[in-house]
Amino acid sequence: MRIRFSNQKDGPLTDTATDAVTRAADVLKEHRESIDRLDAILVYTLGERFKHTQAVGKLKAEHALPPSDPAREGKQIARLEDLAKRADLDPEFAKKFLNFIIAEVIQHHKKHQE
Ligand SMILES: C=C(O[C@@H]1C=C(C(=O)O)C=C[C@H]1O)C(=O)O
Repeated sequence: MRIRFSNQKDGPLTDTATDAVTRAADVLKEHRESIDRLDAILVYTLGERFKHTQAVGKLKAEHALPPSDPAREGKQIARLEDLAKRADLDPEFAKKFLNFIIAEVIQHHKKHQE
């Protein structure tokens, strides 16, 4: 199916311009389909990760272990930065992203200990 850009005004476009716009709209649609698939993978992957971290939180609460483990986090950050470089992802972004997730996990672990 062919779509037009929503901000594309109807006007006296030449056939060539119309073809280019149609092709661009097709490419945009394909990219967005890929983005939607990858977003679903991210969400399911995060869901799985949180299942494991919740289990770790329970274990830590049962054995009176501290919610956070900075040594483990340091190793994960280093590993993720390396993976990010290989995956053509900004390592600083990867680091911020992992820190954001870990902060949420630690909050969950603190709740387990209340
Ligand atoms: C999950 C853990 O607890 C915390 C959360 C971590 C994470 O989300 O990866 C890593 C280290 C800990 O600060 C753990 O100790 O393994």
